[in-house]
This record gives sequence, structure tokens and C-alpha cells, in this order.
Amino acid sequence: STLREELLKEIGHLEERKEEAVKAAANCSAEHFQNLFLFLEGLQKRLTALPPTLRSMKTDYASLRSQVRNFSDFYGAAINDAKRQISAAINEMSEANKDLLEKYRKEVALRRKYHEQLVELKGNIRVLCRVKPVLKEDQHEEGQSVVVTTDPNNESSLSVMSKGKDRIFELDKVFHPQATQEEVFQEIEPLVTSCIDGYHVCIFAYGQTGSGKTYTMEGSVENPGINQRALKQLFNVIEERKDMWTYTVTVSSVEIYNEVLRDLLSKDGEKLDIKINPDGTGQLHVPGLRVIEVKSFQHIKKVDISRRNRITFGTQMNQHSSRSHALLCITVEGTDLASGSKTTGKLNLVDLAGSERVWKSGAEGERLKEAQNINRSLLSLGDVIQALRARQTHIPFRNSRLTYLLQDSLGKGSKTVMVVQVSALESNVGETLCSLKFAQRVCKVELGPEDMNAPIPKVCVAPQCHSLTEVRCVE
Ligand SMILES: Nc1ncnc2c1ncn2[C@@H]1O[C@H](COP(=O)(O)OP(=O)(O)OP(=O)(O)O)[C@@H](O)[C@H]1O
Repeated sequence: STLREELLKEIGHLEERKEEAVKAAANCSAEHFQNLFLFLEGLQKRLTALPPTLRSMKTDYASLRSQVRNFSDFYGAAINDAKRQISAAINEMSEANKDLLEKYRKEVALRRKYHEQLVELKGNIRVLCRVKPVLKEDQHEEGQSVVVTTDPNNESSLSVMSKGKDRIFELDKVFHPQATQEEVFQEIEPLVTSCIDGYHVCIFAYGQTGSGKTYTMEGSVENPGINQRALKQLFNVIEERKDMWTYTVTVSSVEIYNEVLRDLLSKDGEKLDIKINPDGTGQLHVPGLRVIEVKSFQHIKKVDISRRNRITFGTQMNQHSSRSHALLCITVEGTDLASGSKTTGKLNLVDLAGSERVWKSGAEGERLKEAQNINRSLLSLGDVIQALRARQTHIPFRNSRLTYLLQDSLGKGSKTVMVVQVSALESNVGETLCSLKFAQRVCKVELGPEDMNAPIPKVCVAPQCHSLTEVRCVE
């Protein structure tokens, strides 16, 4: 019975534990059920929200598809539209351009006319004077005085003190010793540009040895003279006009020494001759002369146009005196793009041989012959310019190689500038007076139609200025 009691007790415990286990399982499953229910509820909510999102995605997709389908059509249309707009703008611009070009042409023609009037007013033959500044190396004697003075109120006059007397010279323009290369160039710039319009222009530097002729024409690397500035200006104008004109620029360079012509651009300085052109135009030409085409200002720098090759011999006056004339000839051929008409202009830049008087340079034999040739050619140049300025019918071109060679460029319709270089020092006063008298001789000839028959002023005598022909300087 004890066993039975114990078994019953055990059963009772087991019953209790079973009930506890059942209770715990019931609790647990209720909790699971609750969680499951909540999860299901959430899922249900999300499922209900899904169809509208899907619907909107579907529409987006459909619209995207149709956009892709329409894109190429749209793209083509947009390009065509842009093309239309661009071509309309181009047409408008080219119309405006045509208008501008027309206005520009008119302006250029007007400028040319005014330029012509200006040159005519100033005279087709002009005589300028440049006074060389006193450099240290020129003052051989201490305290040498300056005898040449310019007038700040009158830019066409200068005075020279000689033998206690002040002599006044009237020229077209006088450059004071401090005048810059730029100022000198400014004065002749219109002439330079006129060669582009088909004119023949000559620019001469005249004066005694060492008076600055080469400085004025060639200058130095830092301070270039007329030659370089003229070429630069020519190419500037050619660039400005490139829409209307095309130009070909050629250069040649000769030296005249003892009435013999040599090519300065050929290596061996070939001797040359002046002949009548066989083309029947009656114009002169120099067979065998080297002519170089230059495309730009930069290009000209590569062509040696300096007078380095010139024949120079020492004289008592200057160890490196230049005893020859050096000519740089620039030819500009233009073609009008619209009409096809052509022009040919020439710019002759001439660095003349020293003009000092033969006995002063102590010349004998060959040197005397050389000096005589120089004087004779300078004198014939003076005669030619004087005759041209006086509008005489006979112009003595054939009296020297120099004037013969330049005949085409010195004749009717051409323009000439003579830059007379003088020293301001007392020791050079004789030569200075001679050069100024040469200048004045040319300058005094009146211009203009009413003066065409006026007598040429008498050229007179100064004891220190005996030239080799009958023409003498004025006292
Ligand atoms: N306006 C100036 N300013 C500064 N230096 C000058 C000027 N003019 C001339 N010179 C200098 O004076 C010297 C002589 O000048 P340049 O050689 O030009 O004389 P030139 O008349 O050509 O002589 P030549 O007859 O021997 O050729 C040179 O050293 C030159 O640089």
C-alpha cells in the first residue's frame, strides 16, 4: 500500500507537471500566433500598397518606351531646326558683311583720295633735312662748337653760323638732332603706302660721309631706319587689304660704284648693265639682276638687304667712308580681287655715296676718279630733281647711271623725297653749307601749275663749293 501511495503521489506530481507543461505550451503558442498574426497583417498592408506602385511603374515604363521611340524623330527635327537658324544667321551676317565690305571699299578709296591730296599739297618732290646729333666720337677737337641750329617755332627752317654770319635755309621740313627714327619715318610714311597703290617712289639720303645717311636709311637693330620701317608698313597695309587685294612684293638691291652697277643680292656682286626692255614698253631693265620675292616682314629679315657688301675705301675723312650708292628697290604688284585690275608700284630707297668735296678728301689717282664719279652722279641727280620740280620738258636722266637706272621712278607721276643729312659741328661747316645749298637748289624751285613757266632760280657760286661741272653752290 505504501508503494501504491507512492505511485499515486508520483502520478499526482506528473499530472501537475503535465498541466504546467500544457499551460506553458498554450502560452507559447498564443504568443507565436500573435506574432504571426502581426506579421501577416503587415504583409497584407504592403501587398495592398503594391498594385498602385506597380501601376505607376508600368506607366513610367510605357512613357519611357514611347520617348525612346520618339527620340530619333525629335533629334532629327531639332538638328534641322538648328541648321535653319544657323543658316539664317549666316545669311544675315554675310549680308551685313557685304555691306561693311562695301563701306570699307568706299573708305579705302576716300582714304586714297585724301592721301593723294595730302601728298599733292606737300609736293611730289620734297626735300627734308636731318641734323645729326653731336656724338662723342665726332668731337675730335675739344670744345668744338655747334654751328647749326633749328627753330622750334618753324620746322622748315634752320640756320648755320659761318664766318660770323647766320645763314638761314628754308626746306620742306627740318628734323632737329633729337628727332627719332620714328618721327623721320612718319613724315614719309604716306609716300611709302602710295607705292602699294601703284606709285613710283624714290627716297634718297644725301650728305657728307659720316653725316648719318646709313643711320637714317638702315638704322641699327634696336633702332631701325626707313628701309625696315617701310617694309613693315607695306606688309601691314597689305594685311589690312587682304580681303580686297592680293600683292606680290619683290626686292632687288644694287650698288653703283664708279658708274658700274653691281648686284648686292648676288654672292659674287655680279656686274650689271642697264638696257631697254625688249618687251617693247620702252622701259629700262637690268638683265641678270637678282629679284627675290618676299612673303612677309619676317621673311625680309632673312634676306640680307643691308649695305654690308658695299665697296668702301678709307679716305682721309673717314676710315669706312662709303664710296658707292646703294639702292634697295621694292616692287609691289597688286591685283584687285573684285575687278582683276592690276597695279605696279616701286619704292626705291637710296643711300647715296658721301657728298664731300674731292680736294678735301685728299684724293689722287683712282680715288680722284672715284670722287669725280660720285660728284658727277650726285650733281646729275640734283639736276634731274630740279628739272622735275620745275616741270621742265627735258629731264637729263642719262647723265649718270643712278638717274638712268631710276628714270622710271623719277619721272612724271612719281614721288621723291631727298633727306639731306648734315653735321652740326663747326669742323664740318663747309660740307654742311654745301649740302644745304644742294638741298635748297632743289627746294627753291616753285611747284604748282601757275609757276610752271617761272624761271628756275639761279644757282650761284660759293668759294668753298666748286663742283665738277659748271653748277656751283650759292653763297
Ligand atoms: N641721328 C643719329 N642718332 C644717333 N647716331 C647717329 C645718328 N646719325 C648718325 N649716327 C651715328 O653716326 C655714325 C655715322 O653715321 P652713318 O654711318 O649713318 O653715316 P653715313 O653718312 O652713312 O656715312 P658714310 O658716307 O660713311 O656711309 C654712325 O655710328 C651712326 O650710328
